[in-house]
Amino acid sequence: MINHNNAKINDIPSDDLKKKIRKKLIALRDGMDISKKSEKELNIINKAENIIKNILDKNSYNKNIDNKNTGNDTIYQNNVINDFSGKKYIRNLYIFAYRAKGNEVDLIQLIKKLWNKEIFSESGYTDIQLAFPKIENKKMEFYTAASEDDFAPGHFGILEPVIQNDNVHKIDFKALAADKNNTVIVLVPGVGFSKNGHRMGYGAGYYDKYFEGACDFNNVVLVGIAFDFQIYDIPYDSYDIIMEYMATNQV
Ligand SMILES: Nc1nc2c(c(=O)[nH]1)N(C=O)[C@@H](CNc1ccc(C(=O)N[C@@H](CCC(=O)O)C(=O)O)cc1)CN2
Ligand SMILES: Nc1ncnc2c1ncn2[C@@H]1O[C@H](COP(=O)(O)OP(=O)(O)OP(=O)(O)O)[C@@H](O)[C@H]1O
Repeated sequence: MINHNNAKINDIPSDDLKKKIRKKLIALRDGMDISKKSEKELNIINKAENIIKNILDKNSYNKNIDNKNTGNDTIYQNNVINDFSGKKYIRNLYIFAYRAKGNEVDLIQLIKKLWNKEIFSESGYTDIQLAFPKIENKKMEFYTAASEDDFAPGHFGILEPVIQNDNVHKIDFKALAADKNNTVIVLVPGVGFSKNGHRMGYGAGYYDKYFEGACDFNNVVLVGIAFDFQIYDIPYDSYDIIMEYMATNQV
């Protein structure tokens, strides 16, 4: 006989469980010790720089698709799961970043270094563009931005590129990714990540929708950005995007 009561207890819909965990993780983030925040961020930025270097050095744009993270490997402990191979024929590097909301990991020190061309200029890339999310008609788009002057507060109080500015151009992601001359490294914010690289956001599905199918592109690499306490046993759905790398302050 089927025990319906038991089935109910054991079969919490993933949506409800996700909501519960999302709330818990946002509370953890809001309650973090602010005096330690910038030190942790420096640590995470160092990790992110090393991951980007690793991607560039190992020419990930030509990597074998079999090496993509399928969501079954533990990636946050050592940051690197893939071995890359291939020959160098890269031209343009696009880094998709984000402007921090609330107590998210703030990447501004890394963003400034990239704008000032203080890093990766020797890597053989002729151009490095930074792009940032902007919510338009309930959809997320990415726009280039070249300095702090290119931003104004937008949806949810997050700084967004100002469309009228000369350096601000809308990204055609599918076209960008389809051109093998481009490498796209996406620094992905999150409320939480599983130890296998699954992402939980604010629940609107913006990143899932924008980067749906991105894993089919060899030259697009998703890098999750998180404080160590945001690595958590979260339930995930088939449409949740999977990170290939995680930059956390975990040693
Ligand atoms: N820094 C950053 N920028 C980003 C994202 C992100 O996660 N982080 N996004 C990723 O998708 C998009 C914005 N997505 C969002 C989706 C929903 C809510 C939202 O519902 N906010 C509520 C309550 C959130 C809370 O409890 O803190 C609010 O602001 O009132 C915010 C942002 C694009 N830009
Ligand atoms: N690729 C997709 N196409 C259509 N709908 C999707 C897609 N991915 C997610 N969704 C829908 O978006 C909703 C929110 O998904 P989820 O809870 O995973 O968001 P999230 O990743 O936490 O949010 P965000 O990306 O905005 O930070 C779900 O109800 C889901 O059905």
